[in-house]
Formats: sequence, structure tokens, C-alpha cells
Amino acid sequence: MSDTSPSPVSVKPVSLSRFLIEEQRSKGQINADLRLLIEVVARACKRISIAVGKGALGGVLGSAGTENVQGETQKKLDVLSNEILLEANEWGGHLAALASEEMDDPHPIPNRYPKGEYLLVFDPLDGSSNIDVNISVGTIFSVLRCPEGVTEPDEQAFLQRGTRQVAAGYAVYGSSTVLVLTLGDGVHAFTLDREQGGFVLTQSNLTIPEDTGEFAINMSNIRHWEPPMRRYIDELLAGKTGPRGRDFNMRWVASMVADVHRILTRGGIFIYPRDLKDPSKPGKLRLMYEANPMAFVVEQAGGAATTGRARILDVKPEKLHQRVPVFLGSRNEVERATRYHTEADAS
Ligand SMILES: O=P(O)(O)OC[C@H]1O[C@](O)(COP(=O)(O)O)[C@@H](O)[C@@H]1O
Repeated sequence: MSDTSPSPVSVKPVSLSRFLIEEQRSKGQINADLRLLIEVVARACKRISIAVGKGALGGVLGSAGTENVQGETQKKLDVLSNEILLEANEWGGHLAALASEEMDDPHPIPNRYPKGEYLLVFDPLDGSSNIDVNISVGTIFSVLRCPEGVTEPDEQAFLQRGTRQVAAGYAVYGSSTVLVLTLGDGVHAFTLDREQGGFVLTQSNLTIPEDTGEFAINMSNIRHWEPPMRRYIDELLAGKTGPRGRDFNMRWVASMVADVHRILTRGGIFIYPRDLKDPSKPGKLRLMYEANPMAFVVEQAGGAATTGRARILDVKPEKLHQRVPVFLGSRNEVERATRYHTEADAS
């Protein structure tokens, strides 16, 4: 039987620029400034991808000898990625301010440049522990509108619920570099064509299956978990003979971007729960530039994202670098784990 499917070379590739222009035309979802913003972020991600790809040859591996606001040692690539994103974004006139995991306070747009209506917040290189060992890392970003009438945006201007995001996404620097984007109307993936130097649409309207047999969690923290969290994982580990009546498999990259990308590709649940090791820290991951953008992407792909007790996108931020527990991915598993927590709280 002859194969009638079109050969891949006969299909015209859709570049990120073309995709954005068509979105602007057909749905009015974005304006020219937002389009420029996404293109600039994508260009910065391309530069970060090149730096990551050079590895030891680029002289960028290892520690920068500094600490960020969370007291974490910064890697040279963390600092470089932050600089790339700042430099790419500050002069275009599309932003009112930027904020990053790697900077204590928001970064204002220098006075010599025009200001725009958007705020950009990002984790320039997520998965720090994997940078030097050649395992996937990534950039996560979230776009908010600058509150009306605010001309010098400070931390307060950024403290908006995740539901206010107008765009979000991430780039994963793996065996290929993939940019995943939502503008609030589905989730789309663009692969970096290393020869042509641009991002090309490779998947539209990604969907996370409702059910899954795969979970991602740092099991070494089990002794610190709350009882409902232990209950949920114990049931998965019990497999066929346990209350769930089936086996579950575990995958854990320890780069949130790579773990979320796997879930977007084939389903799963990712959990970084609250633990009792340090009661002052309600979880490890940061709300504004890790949990919120990933929750937006996951919900737009039909999945769910909670803190184990409430929807992440509804959390009212109190601090730029605030942490939250994160449960996200296949809807039925996220809902079950969340139910175990709310039931335990109510009893
Ligand atoms: O190895 P741990 O401590 O469980 O942390 C892994 C998690 O920390 C992160 O690397 C985030 O921390 P960084 O922003 O410092 O990289 C996530 O990508 C990942 O899921």
C-alpha cells in the first residue's frame, strides 16, 4: 500500500514570527508589543541555548562565586542567562520592568529607553543542579500587564495573581531546544532549527492526558512530608496490590522545565510538596516565575495545577520571591492528591 501522507519536506514550516502575526490577525489575542516581547524572549532563549550547548568549551560551567536572593550559589550560566534576558528586553520599548529569580528587586527600564505596558518575570536558568552535568535545563517566563497609572513599577506592581498572566512559557535546552508558549488559547511548541537559527512550530494545541501512570517527585524528602502527601505516594508505590490497583512508574529529572515538558508530552504528575524540614518555607519552587507560568501552561493544555490545597493561579502573591508547593499535570491525579490534603485539613 502506498503512503499518501504528505512528505515532511512538502509542509511549509511555520516560524514563531509567522505564528504570532497570524494569532494577532485572526484572534486579536496579542498586540504588536506583546508579539515583539515574545520574539525578543525567544531570541534570548536562542542565545542561552547556544551558551548551554557550548558546555565546557564556552568557559561557562561552574559557580559564579555569588549568591542570589534565596541564598543559593549562582552558577556562571545562571548569571549569563539573566544578563542575556535583561539586555535583550530592556531597550525594545515593550516592557515597563523586569524581575528575575536572580535579582533581589525588579529591574527598571533605563530612562534612555521608552517604556511599554508589560512586565516580564523569569527564571533565567531553571534546574541549576543540572547545569554542569549535561542534563536538560530551561528558562521559564511569565508576562503580566503593568497596572494602570504605574510609571515606576516596583515589587507591588508584579504581585498579581497567575490568572492575570497574558502569556507564559518556557524553553527547554535538551537534546533539542524547544520553546513552549501559551497566550491563553492553547499551548504550542516550537523547535529551534539550529541550521536556520529560528524557532519553528512543531506541535499545536498540546494536551495532557487526564490519567497517568507516571509521577515525578524528589523521594529523598519523604521523611519531611505531611501525612496526606505520604498517603498519596504510598498508594502509588503499593502498585497493583495497593488501593490504586495498578502500577505507577517514577521519573525525576530535577529540572522542573524538563519534568514539566515530559508531562506535556505524555502525561504525568509533578509534585514539589510543602515539607516540614523548614516550616518557614512553604515548598521549594517560586510562585511568580516557576509555579504560575507552568500552571498557566498546564491548565491551557487541559491539566491541573494546585498547591495541594488550592489552584495555583488563584494564589494572591505577597512577595516577588515567594515559594509555594506545586502539584501539576494530569488532571485526575492532581485532583486526587489535592483531595487527600483538603480532606486531611478538614478532619
Ligand atoms: O533537587 P531538588 O532540591 O529536589 O530541587 C529540584 C528542583 O529545583 C529546581 O531546580 C529549581 O531550583 P533552581 O531554580 O535553583 O534551579 C527545579 O527545577 C527542580 O524541580
